[in-house]
Amino acid sequence: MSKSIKIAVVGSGYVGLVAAVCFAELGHQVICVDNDQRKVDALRGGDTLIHEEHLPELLARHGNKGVVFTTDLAEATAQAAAIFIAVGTPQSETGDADLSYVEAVASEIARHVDSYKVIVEKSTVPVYTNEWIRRVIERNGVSREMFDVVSNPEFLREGTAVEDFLHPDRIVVGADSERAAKVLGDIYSPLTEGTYYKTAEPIPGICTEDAPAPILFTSTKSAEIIKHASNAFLAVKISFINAVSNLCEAADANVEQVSRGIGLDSRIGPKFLRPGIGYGGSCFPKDVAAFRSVAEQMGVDFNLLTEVERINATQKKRFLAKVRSALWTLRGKRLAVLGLAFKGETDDIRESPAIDLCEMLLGEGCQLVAYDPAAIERAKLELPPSAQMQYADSVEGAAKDADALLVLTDWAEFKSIDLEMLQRTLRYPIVIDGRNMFDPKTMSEAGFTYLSVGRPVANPAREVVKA
Ligand SMILES: NC(=O)c1ccc[n+]([C@@H]2O[C@H](COP(=O)([O-])OP(=O)(O)OC[C@H]3O[C@@H](n4cnc5c(N)ncnc54)[C@H](O)[C@@H]3O)[C@@H](O)[C@H]2O)c1
Ligand SMILES: O=c1ccn([C@@H]2O[C@H](COP(=O)(O)OP(=O)(O)O[C@H]3O[C@H](CO)[C@@H](O)[C@H](O)[C@H]3O)[C@@H](O)[C@H]2O)c(=O)[nH]1
Repeated sequence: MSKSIKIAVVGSGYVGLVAAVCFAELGHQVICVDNDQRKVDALRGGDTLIHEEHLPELLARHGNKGVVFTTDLAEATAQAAAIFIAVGTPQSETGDADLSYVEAVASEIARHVDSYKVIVEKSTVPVYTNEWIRRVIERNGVSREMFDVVSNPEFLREGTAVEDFLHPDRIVVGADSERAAKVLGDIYSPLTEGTYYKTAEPIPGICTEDAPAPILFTSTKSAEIIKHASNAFLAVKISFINAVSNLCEAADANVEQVSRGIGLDSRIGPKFLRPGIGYGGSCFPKDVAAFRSVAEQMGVDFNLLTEVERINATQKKRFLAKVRSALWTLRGKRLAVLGLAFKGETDDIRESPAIDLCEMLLGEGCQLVAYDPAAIERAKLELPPSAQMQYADSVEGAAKDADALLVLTDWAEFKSIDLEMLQRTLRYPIVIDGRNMFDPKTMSEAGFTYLSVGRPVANPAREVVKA
């Protein structure tokens, strides 16, 4: 039987909220703290505020019971054995991570430490941050034996966050003290011993069968670097396949076949080899920049990351050029835009390449009518509705009388778009797909001029290897 531990989670954004309800799911008592009263009120009322699969069910299951929501960090600190910091670490103007939210939380925690606490840094932070948190807490008068600081980076993806948290590829705990490492080991023991998978009341749609999750204990500095290096490596993989897709376009080869062919090598693996319009989101762009900046500050040459960023920016420009090549001139063209979120199955538009492309197209004088299954309300804050920027509540509404249709986000539902409806609705049957959602042969047979990423326009894709 696993031990129930009192946990505070500071921050109720994507990571904080998912961690809070999942810790409750693992049997712990959780206090989730946010300094935004509006968020706390919404969460108490059962509103997750974000579009994330399984989160509403988990909030309904544990909200106001296993997880209580509050703005009172003092009380949460007093009650909890472990306090997880999960506030934002956005990119500053210089590319560094802005750690001011982390520092503010650490100082406030320090003012309320009255017994031994494990302070767990879950936000993504550069190496040495744990050491700074320790110093800040000591400077606020807390003696060294009253606390430990641990790094426990989070690897969940938006859209599959709950599943990722409960079925992690690995759990990383960077702890320089055995006492603190033991507390983290106990917190995650339902996953690392696999007891959760045997006893859980199933969440519909989430598997309850799994092997115990591996847990890796490291130094705090190694854990901090593991998080940045993981995201940077994935960004390298995406930029690599984007560069390869450009070569495929030049050589009239098919990047999907190439991707499959290289991904079957178990040393490379098939994931994160989908070309597109460049990576976005609240993590990769800022974490690659922060990692590059840390390396620079430490005098380490990591120009590879500068090149990754350059390729990523180029990928959007190449897509814009593709739109131009299909339409000749852009000014005055009415374009249907499918997808505004930075990827499918989320309403998050932070650093969304789709939003960047809309801005570029508006700058070229296009008129846009956009549809996204979940991100429209958020998008309206970035791209306010106007005569030039309109929003539709369906694919059909966006496509009506448009000169072409652009696919900018890989929402699964776009795969089953009714092509006959599109033919009837669009002014010209032109589809420019930044996410390779459709089969070029099917599109060509359905009478579309179809441009995608790294695949021949006319030649039907021939599978080299059958799955
Ligand atoms: N979003 C992801 O998928 C993801 C995945 C892994 C790691 N991360 C990392 O986790 C961290 C959090 O990311 P996020 O996307 O959840 O951020 P977010 O911006 O969605 O949420 C941060 C929350 O912290 C709250 N907050 C800020 N200052 C506070 C304070 N002083 N006291 C209490 N609450 C405070 C904010 O109100 C907000 O609700 C970042 O470092 C991010 O890089 C994010
Ligand atoms: O083959 C691929 C895979 C992804 N992407 C793009 O890459 C971006 C990031 O995608 P993804 O990694 O799925 O989303 P995030 O939710 O941002 O998750 C990443 O960032 C999180 C925050 O650090 C980490 O926890 C996760 O492990 C890491 O995958 C998106 O724009 C995707 O469209 C591609 O272009 N091609």
